[in-house]
Amino acid sequence: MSKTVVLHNVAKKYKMYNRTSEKLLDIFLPKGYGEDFYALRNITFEAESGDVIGIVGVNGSGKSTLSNIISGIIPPTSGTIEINGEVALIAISSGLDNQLTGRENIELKCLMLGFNKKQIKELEPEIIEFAELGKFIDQPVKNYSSGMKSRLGFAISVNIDPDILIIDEALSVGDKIFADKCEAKMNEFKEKGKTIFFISHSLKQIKTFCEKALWIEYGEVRAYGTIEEVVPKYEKFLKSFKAMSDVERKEYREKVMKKRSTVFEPSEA
Ligand SMILES: Nc1ncnc2c1ncn2[C@@H]1O[C@H](COP(=O)(O)OP(=O)(O)OP(=O)(O)O)[C@@H](O)[C@H]1O
Repeated sequence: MSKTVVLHNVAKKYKMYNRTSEKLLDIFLPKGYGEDFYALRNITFEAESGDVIGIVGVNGSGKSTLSNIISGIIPPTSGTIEINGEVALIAISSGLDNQLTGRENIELKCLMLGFNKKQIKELEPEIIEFAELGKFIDQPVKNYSSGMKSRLGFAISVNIDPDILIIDEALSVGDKIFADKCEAKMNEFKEKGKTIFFISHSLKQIKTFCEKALWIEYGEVRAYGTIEEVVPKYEKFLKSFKAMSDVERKEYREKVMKKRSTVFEPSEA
């Protein structure tokens, strides 16, 4: 087994502004302006080839930020990232140009990845067949439903054969038939020794597809291990979170918000 993704003390910091004018102050004042907010901090973990890792965590915990950092879409503020292989991200909201047709999107994505025209012509029918969009393949993507967009994104990403595949909520909008087909494709990937990250709010899907789980809790790794180790702990947390009164939940959120806004020194973990 070889390491495909290695993150060490990764943090992503954003500035929070109350008004647009504060953004200008941040640019012009020597010490900057605005409150710091850590979307992620102290993220340290490793993934190997053949790993299928479910990323879990409540809304706003940092799952999408992490998938964007692993895909290279956004840079981290600090920390180190080692990626060994080609990464493909499948997310509902990213990667497709709404003005172009499905077929044009396939061609554009392949061109951006360095495929030549001949290779694209060979790949195109496979992608179109997997996406099952029928005549819609020549319609602009803006006319697609969210499930259709997800199918196209999935079809392109799996057929270009990446080494590391990140699926961010993309299956949540698909139907059962497509989810089954994606599961088969993911198993094929797993057998080929690729690494898959799977983000979903459905613990049922996480348990079906994944062998490992990474629990991100308000920007930090709360647990990383096998599904059997991590998911019961996360379920227990969800239960206690749901059982909180409105006041308790507000206090909890404020405590977390304060923690995520404080200046932070990465641990030497
Ligand atoms: N560009 C940005 N500027 C400021 N804050 C941001 C930015 N992007 C994300 N955040 C904040 O970072 C935190 C993590 O967001 P992220 O989208 O990664 O969470 P998530 O776990 O994917 O949430 P969900 O389950 O709701 O999709 C959130 O509090 C979000 O508001």
